[in-house]
Amino acid sequence: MMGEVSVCKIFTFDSAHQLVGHKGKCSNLHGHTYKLEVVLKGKPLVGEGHSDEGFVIDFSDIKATVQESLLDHLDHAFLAMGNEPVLETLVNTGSKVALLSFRTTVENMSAYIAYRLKQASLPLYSVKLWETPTSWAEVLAADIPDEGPSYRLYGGCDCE
Ligand SMILES: Nc1nc2c(c(=O)[nH]1)N=C([C@H](O)[C@H](O)COP(=O)(O)OP(=O)(O)OP(=O)(O)O)CN2
Ligand SMILES: [Zn+2]
Repeated sequence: MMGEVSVCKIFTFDSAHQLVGHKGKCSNLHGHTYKLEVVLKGKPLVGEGHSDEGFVIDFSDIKATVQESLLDHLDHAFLAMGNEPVLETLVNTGSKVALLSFRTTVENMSAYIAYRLKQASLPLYSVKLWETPTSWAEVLAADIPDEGPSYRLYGGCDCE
């Protein structure tokens, strides 16, 4: 739209996961330092003397919202679909688990993140999630259905 500007804030978080049934090495329990690019879009505020004049949104407000609505839950957690053999042990020994109930591919993770950030009322344009330095997935906010992402859910999410 005329006059709109995109702004981006970048985050990293560390998580473990296991793609049960994968034909290759990702069937093993392993971890990633994920890089998350959150792109917001809007018209910069016009308001003389306002703290946010010229901002689409203050970067520090983006940081606080993404931290609270997402990263506190995912960082240093085991990202679980629910079918991982190690899950019961992790839960019983008090390890941090984010029970997501979908297969934790980077495609599904990026759709989940976009949905959560839309729910947090950010003027989201897109998210790009880097799983490794050479592999990423991107989801546009406009492509997330109102009722949530189209991945298959295997149970309830512990994040609602
Ligand atoms: N389309 C997808 N393919 C793969 C996913 C995924 O989420 N979506 N995930 C994995 C593994 O979890 C893991 O990310 C390994 O990815 P890969 O790029 O193969 O990792 P490498 O370290 O081998 O990367 P190189 O840079 O090629 O060394 C697998 N596939
Ligand atoms: Zn992986």
